[in-house]
Amino acid sequence: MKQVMIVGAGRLGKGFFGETFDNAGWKIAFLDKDPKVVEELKKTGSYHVEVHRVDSIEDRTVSGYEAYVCDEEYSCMEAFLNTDVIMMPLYPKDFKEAGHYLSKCFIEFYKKQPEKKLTAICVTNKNYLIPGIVENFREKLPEDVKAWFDTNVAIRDSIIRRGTDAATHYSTDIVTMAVASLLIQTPVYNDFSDVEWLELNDRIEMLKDLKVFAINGPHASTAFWGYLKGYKTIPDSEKDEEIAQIIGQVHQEILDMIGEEYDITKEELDNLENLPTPMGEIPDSIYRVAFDPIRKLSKGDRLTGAAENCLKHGLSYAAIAKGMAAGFAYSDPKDENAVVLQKDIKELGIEEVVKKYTGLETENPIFKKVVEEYQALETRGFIK
Ligand SMILES: NC(=O)C1=CN([C@@H]2O[C@H](COP(=O)(O)OP(=O)(O)OC[C@H]3O[C@@H](n4cnc5c(N)ncnc54)[C@H](O)[C@@H]3O)[C@@H](O)[C@H]2O)C=CC1
Ligand SMILES: O=P(O)(O)OC[C@H]1O[C@](O)(CO)[C@@H](O)[C@@H]1O
Repeated sequence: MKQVMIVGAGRLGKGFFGETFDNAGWKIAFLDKDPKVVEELKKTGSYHVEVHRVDSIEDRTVSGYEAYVCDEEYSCMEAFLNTDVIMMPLYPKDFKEAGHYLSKCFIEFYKKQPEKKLTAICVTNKNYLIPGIVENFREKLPEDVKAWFDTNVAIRDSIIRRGTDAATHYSTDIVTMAVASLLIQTPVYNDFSDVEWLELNDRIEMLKDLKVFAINGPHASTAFWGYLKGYKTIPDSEKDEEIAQIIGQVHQEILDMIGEEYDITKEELDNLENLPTPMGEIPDSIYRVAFDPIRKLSKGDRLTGAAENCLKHGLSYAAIAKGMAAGFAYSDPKDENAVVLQKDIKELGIEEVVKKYTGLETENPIFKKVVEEYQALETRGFIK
């Protein structure tokens, strides 16, 4: 039986990868740094995923897995030594710690089975992270293991095109949409062609920019605007006429920019970002989609990056700037970085904060437009 280790047993770890590998008959081992996640997984030895496909909604119960916490005793070691593939659905900031923790596992793996190869797939919405992640994984390894690691372990990026939500990362009741594959950077060292929704692709870097701009740019804007208007879910936000209009424009501005900036046909772009509609309504939370506005508003990311490319080609970024302004107004007290952002705005003022987090200079017309749109939100009483 083939085995996968899922590092990061949160929403995607359980709701996408646990469910999908289980469906394909693989043995699953979860590894998470939060003891609560492992405790919940072990409580009943099973969890529930509502899978929204194009023509069905399936209720899946996943069981028979192992679950380990990142403890000092390395209780996960045996499972690691038996693994063929490692899936890593983690936030970008968490790869360093995960890489350092797993160093001991790689050392042991090298000692016990130096001939075996491994593939580790990183799942984030941030492009160009792989060289840094590889370094995070290598830096604690002794020289001989480093040499082995370089030829035997493939650390690969991926493009994720599915929403998977739950009340918390430790929840064992998850809702996911299953309408498009995870695109995985080639080459890989292990065979997982029997697993549904995993697909190899040799243009990941370029396509990831496009996917993050075209899908996540409008999505983040929907979440930020939805929050300001008091909604809790993405579907409710999408039903608001004003929001729907702004988001339609954000999407169009991004598509126009992609047409100018990237070498991709309309058909290829359509296949990448125009996803089939899943059956039923998925109550994706604004909290998850807006999560960490500082990362989402950063230079090169889904909104600032898209606007800068629009400016470069003399295209409109007016709606994207509205999305960004709503991001700066996003103030959910449950979101740690939204709190940091709001504290900064109070202390430094909106101009300094836009400059600080987007990296845009004050004379940049995008900067000016975002500040103007933020002030318009203030005038409308949206700033809490
Ligand atoms: N949930 C979704 O629909 C989507 C998520 N993503 C991306 O996937 C990644 C994961 O997202 P979610 O599953 O939603 O997050 P989540 O917060 O639900 O789960 C992340 C899990 O990783 C664990 N973790 C953090 N650091 C760790 C470490 N050093 N070692 C082991 N476990 C660690 C956390 O305890 C948590 O259980 C993020 O980069 C996110 O941007 C991308 C697209 C869709
Ligand atoms: O996971 P992040 O980068 O915080 O952003 C969430 C985004 O990722 C997705 O879950 C998948 O692309 C979208 O549903 C959402 O816009």
